[in-house]
Amino acid sequence: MSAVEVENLSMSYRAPVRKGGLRAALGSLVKREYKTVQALDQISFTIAPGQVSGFIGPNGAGKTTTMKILSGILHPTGGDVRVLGTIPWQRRSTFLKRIAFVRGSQPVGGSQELTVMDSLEYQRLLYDVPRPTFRRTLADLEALLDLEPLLERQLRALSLGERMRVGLAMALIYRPEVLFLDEPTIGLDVSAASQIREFVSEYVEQTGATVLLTSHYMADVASLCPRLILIDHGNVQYDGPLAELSARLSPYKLIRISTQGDPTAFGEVIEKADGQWVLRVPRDEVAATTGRLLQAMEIMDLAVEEPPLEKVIDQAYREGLR
Ligand SMILES: Nc1ncnc2c1ncn2[C@@H]1O[C@H](COP(=O)(O)OP(=O)(O)OP(=O)(O)O)[C@@H](O)[C@H]1O
Repeated sequence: MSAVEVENLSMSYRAPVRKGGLRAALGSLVKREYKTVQALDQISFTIAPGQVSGFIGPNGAGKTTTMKILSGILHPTGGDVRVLGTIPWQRRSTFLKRIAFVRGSQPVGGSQELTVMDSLEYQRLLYDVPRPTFRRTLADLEALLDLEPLLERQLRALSLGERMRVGLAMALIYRPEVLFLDEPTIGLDVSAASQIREFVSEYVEQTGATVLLTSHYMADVASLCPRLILIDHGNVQYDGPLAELSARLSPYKLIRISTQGDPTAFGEVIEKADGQWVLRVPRDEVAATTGRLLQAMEIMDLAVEEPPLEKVIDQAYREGLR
């Protein structure tokens, strides 16, 4: 059985429309106008247990809406969804104890006056975690998230990166089997973001959890997600391995070489500095070009690379998928 099954999922919001100006504002008190926003239009995908999938798309594509439905916060307007075999929006407590939804934009809710330790205790009570399990999990999380210095601090006094670490600890203290992570590294500096990525990957390795992760940072997606689901305008545009998406969108690879010679005849030069060159070469000519380069000149170092993921994804968002 899949951990997550989504079939023809649709969601439309009814949003109030108000024109500018005082007259329109007064008018809207008497008669409100609404428009329908189709956030999701019959999307389908499944995720196998233990799989980590990246859920990406431009702003407004429908990612958060999907995650809210999968975690039982929203009731969709159409389609079927099962998470761990259960309909999420029935919000059965047995289901809610097996999943977690963490949003980078608001990682920790609840009273901001509480200390981190009190908040974790509160989660323990709420999710009915036996004390010995709680202690064990907390010890693991302390080590993985460097939590110890934060335990006696009040939530309101935490920095953004600390809030995210605590938010993850609060979500994972009951050892959920499915994690919905909505932009877990938003606003974090490079090293805090990489700490969160390492943590997610360790948690998955230790527990075999299933993860659906949205992020606008390609470093998150590239390091954590072997599979990508790309949505746009409420539709799934691509579902498959990351490397295949790169291959589909970019017919080129990059050959990075270090040489005192002049390799301009072997490909399009896109970078050149102090004997370091980057050549753009059609994918199907990479092997032959590399061979010819090695024969023709003295090469100190050579690496074949995919084009930067940011560029590939930017192209997918702008031009769509062919
Ligand atoms: N409560 C709401 N009422 C009306 N429209 C909404 C509501 N929530 C979301 N929408 C609309 O639904 C669409 C999908 O929004 P959603 O937040 O799911 O996108 P997203 O992919 O998560 O975007 P982002 O990357 O900017 O977070 C957008 O057009 C958005 O304006």
